[in-house]
Amino acid sequence: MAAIHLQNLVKHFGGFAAIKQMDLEIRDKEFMALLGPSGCGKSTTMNIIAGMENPSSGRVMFDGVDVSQVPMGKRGVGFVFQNYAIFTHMTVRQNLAYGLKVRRLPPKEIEEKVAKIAGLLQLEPYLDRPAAKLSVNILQRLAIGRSAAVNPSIFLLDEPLSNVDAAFRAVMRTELKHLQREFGQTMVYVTHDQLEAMTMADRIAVMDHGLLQQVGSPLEVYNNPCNTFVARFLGAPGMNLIAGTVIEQNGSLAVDCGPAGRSEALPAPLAAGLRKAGAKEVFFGVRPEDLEFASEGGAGLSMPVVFVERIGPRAILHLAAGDRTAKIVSENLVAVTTGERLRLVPRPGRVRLFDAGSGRAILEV
Ligand SMILES: Nc1ncnc2c1ncn2[C@@H]1O[C@H](COP(=O)(O)OP(=O)(O)OP(=O)(O)O)[C@@H](O)[C@H]1O
Repeated sequence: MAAIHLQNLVKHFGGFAAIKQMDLEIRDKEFMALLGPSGCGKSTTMNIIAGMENPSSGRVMFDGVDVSQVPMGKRGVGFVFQNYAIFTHMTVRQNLAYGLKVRRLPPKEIEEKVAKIAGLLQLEPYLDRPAAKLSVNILQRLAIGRSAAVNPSIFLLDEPLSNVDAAFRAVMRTELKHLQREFGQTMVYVTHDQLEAMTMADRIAVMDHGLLQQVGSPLEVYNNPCNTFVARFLGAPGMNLIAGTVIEQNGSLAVDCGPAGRSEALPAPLAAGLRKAGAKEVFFGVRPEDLEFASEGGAGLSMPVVFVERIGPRAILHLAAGDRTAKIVSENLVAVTTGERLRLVPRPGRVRLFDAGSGRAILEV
């Protein structure tokens, strides 16, 4: 068992609050990604879990036991940093065996464990090479292997893939997930890359400015962001948020987005949520892949294309009407040209609304 509970965590550096308040439960054997922009407090949170930093207040619990005062070496956590920390004077095999030797495991067991981890991380061809001669990609794979070899029940990884190249990063995303399943560890993974978080994590904890914004499965946070920060931060491009005013329309509610047009009648549960919240000024939120072309004349947004960004067979259309902007992602937008005005409606069930003042999502009722 290795569940982690951060209780009312606060961390100040002098007068600066790097973590303003944080309460987070990470389940046993869970792959949790801490995701957020640079400076939001991800590494500080990680360092506190590892015991490298002490919280200013609050507690760190492992399986219900308070470890806040337990030194790093005694917490039984594995830690991999952005900059690989390996012994360059040793071979790959010696590096992988190092932690096991320190723990005085029998040589036969060490050999078996090294073989297993080398197999999982595809390090077999390099086993007898000096670490000093390895590429950056393989060095980072070795750093992960060395920490994983001792099979810590809690494995912390702080941006481990940020220095490796894009193709290798894609391979490592699959391998890390596989490694975690194989070893059954609780893994906490710090990243500012939403793709890494979305592809690997069981749940994502999204942070901004020292505060936890939302915790949920990748699809939960992607489909139902709790505020405009999460809506924009997840997705490439992020969710379209078009400023508008709530209006009565034929007994229902709609959103008037000024020069960008006006929405169709909102679905009843969302309209009920709006009435309950009493919000007037909102952001009309829809993911770029959820906007569809509509026939002329009906309700829907109407915006000209200002730029077409092609990425192989895929295209991102940039639209703008006055100060309102939106993007559409599609696989087959070959015929669309700059200047063309498009009429758009969201796919059924894909509209999200946010209060313009607080940025919070309007819940369906
Ligand atoms: N030892 C320290 N002393 C003073 N300020 C610090 C210290 N460590 C971190 N900070 C500040 O706390 C804030 C959070 O830092 P942290 O490294 O946790 O962010 P992060 O989300 O991991 O971002 P990054 O990916 O850039 O490291 C930043 O503003 C950082 O400058």
